[in-house]
Amino acid sequence: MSKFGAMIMGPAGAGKARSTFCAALITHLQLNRRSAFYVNLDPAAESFEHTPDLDIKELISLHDAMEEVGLGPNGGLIYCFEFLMQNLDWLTEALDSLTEEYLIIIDMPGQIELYTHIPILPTLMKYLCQPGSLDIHMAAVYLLEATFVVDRAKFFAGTLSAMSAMLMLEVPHINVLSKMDLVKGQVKKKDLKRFLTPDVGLIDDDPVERSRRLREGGGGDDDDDGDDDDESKRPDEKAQIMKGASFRRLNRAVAGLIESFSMVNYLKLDVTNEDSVAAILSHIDDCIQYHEAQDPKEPNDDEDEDQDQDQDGHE
Ligand SMILES: Nc1nc2c(ncn2[C@@H]2O[C@H](COP(=O)(O)OP(=O)(O)OP(=O)(O)O)[C@@H](O)[C@H]2O)c(=O)[nH]1
Ligand SMILES: [Mg+2]
Repeated sequence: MSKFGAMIMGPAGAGKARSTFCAALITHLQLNRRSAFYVNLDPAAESFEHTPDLDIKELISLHDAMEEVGLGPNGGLIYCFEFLMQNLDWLTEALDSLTEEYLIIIDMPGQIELYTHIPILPTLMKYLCQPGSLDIHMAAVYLLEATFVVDRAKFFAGTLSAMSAMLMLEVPHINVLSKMDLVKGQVKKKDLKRFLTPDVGLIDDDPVERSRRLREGGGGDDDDDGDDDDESKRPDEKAQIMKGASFRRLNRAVAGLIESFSMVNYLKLDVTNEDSVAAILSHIDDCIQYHEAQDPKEPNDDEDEDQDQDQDGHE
């Protein structure tokens, strides 16, 4: 029997969990009479809009890890994941009996160490996907806050972390720009579109950078060599300008790398707009081939549904 799931990842506060993407996705699935199985793997998460069907805190909580092993919050989180890896039966027991109708939604914590520094996530993902074991068709969904677009260097740093997760996990991957409501009115629609398929041009014509360079006396052009012939500048001012130039070169190199891989595209998420949630679900369904595995519905099923809807007074 096939199983289907999505792992929801991304930096802290990206809007993965509580009031936000996981919650909106589950609500949307329920409204569309689909089954969700919600797994919380954040050992520090306390409150939820939808109660998880499986919660890592039943196995180990961050509080226990910190108290018993004497670790801080980040070390405690890594300890919780190492503990999970030694107790994977706990996951298997809960997930093994799920049918192909379910979408298993796995909410992850936001600590960046999990996605970059340690190999726990690839091992966990392999365990979930392994044929002959749980054999779940998994997608990775990586959320980045849309407010990152206001600072292009930050946006590319975030995009690099998304790409690193994508290369590390080796499963179908969807990148999402979350909290779109926060940039409405701040960034023009046309400009926002450019961030959905990021390229190095975004660094070259960054309006914030341009005005900063004008303030520094660099003329606002693209002269990025850090040479400053202005003898009137103090050494500390010159050093500052050199640092800025190196930073810009680094950002351009990172952006160029991302562009040359041309693997990172974003979908927009506005959780207050159901169409936006539906569009992301449809991408998840497509890349894990959810619909191909579903039993065709009996014609009567739909008639029954229509009658129910008429009785409820809906169209
Ligand atoms: N305006 C706005 N705020 C949002 C949105 N999504 C999340 N937030 C807020 O952002 C904060 C973080 O949301 P969470 O869902 O807890 O984020 P998370 O990614 O699970 O964060 P961690 O668990 O810390 O990794 C909360 O205060 C949310 O209310 C959104 O779409 N729009
Ligand atoms: Mg969370």
